[in-house]
Amino acid sequence: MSEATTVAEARAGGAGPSPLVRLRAARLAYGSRVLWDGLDLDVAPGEFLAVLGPNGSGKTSLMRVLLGLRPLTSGTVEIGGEPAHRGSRRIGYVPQQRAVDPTLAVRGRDLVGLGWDGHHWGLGLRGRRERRRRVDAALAAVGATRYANQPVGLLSGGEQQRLRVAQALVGDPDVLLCDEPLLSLDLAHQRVVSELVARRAREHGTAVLFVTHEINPVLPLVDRVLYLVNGRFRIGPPDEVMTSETLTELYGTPVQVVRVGDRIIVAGAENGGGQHHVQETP
Ligand SMILES: Nc1ncnc2c1ncn2[C@@H]1O[C@H](COP(=O)(O)OP(=O)(O)OP(=O)(O)O)[C@@H](O)[C@H]1O
Repeated sequence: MSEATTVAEARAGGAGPSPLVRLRAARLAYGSRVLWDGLDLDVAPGEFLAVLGPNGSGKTSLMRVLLGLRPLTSGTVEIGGEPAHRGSRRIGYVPQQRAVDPTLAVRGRDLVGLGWDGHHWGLGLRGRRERRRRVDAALAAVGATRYANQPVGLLSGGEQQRLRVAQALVGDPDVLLCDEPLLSLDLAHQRVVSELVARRAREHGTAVLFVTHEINPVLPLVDRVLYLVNGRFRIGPPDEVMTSETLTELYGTPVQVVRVGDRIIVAGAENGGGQHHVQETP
């Protein structure tokens, strides 16, 4: 069975494989502020899900729930059939980008190695060999081998971002969570990073949840979109969710989705739910 079939079956609710991420009747509230409620979501092996929405809609909070760092207010969350918990080896995480100190002397390969060390202890000779093999494989997978021995602080934003993805992938996770991995990358690097994550999903059956404000680089690659706005949400294929009708309903204010060539522009969303989340054509 091909992975494409797997994702399609799972989406259709057919007899596909068990989902790697499962939320049921999930509610998250901070005091009286409800971020989302009644969220039912299955993410299948190999599926690429974009998580979209304006600032403050609860995208990072969703990542934290999946990482077991924040309990749901009610409902259930499972990763690979088990309740979400801290330190799960099944999850790789690319956190929201922090500026790297340009004087940081750590080499790229050491940064990636930290992703392995976080889950593995007792490095004997065999362990060290295995670590090196895994780090080399992760570096190669993101095309970062060439600059793996250079200090991270001297690398470009795009090169650093590839290393972050490699760090998340080095433990060969079943689920990859990426929080704004395209931040401050130029369009070409946004495409490169999006494509390498999509390839990972396709070739390794990794379930990907990808939070982004930059929707155009990922739209052709994603299977489904989870769009969060002010306590409401929609889940579906991009063609269903990214329409003027659906977003107007979600934002509760007129929103226009305009297609310009292979890009889409969302106009009007800033009035209804915080910052406009789609970059216009540069
Ligand atoms: N521990 C907390 N206690 C109270 N409120 C919180 C807490 N953590 C987050 N929030 C609030 O919940 C809302 C959602 O935050 P979150 O970071 O999940 O949004 P987001 O969609 O990722 O936003 P952005 O696009 O700006 O990164 C915000 O208004 C935030 O202030």
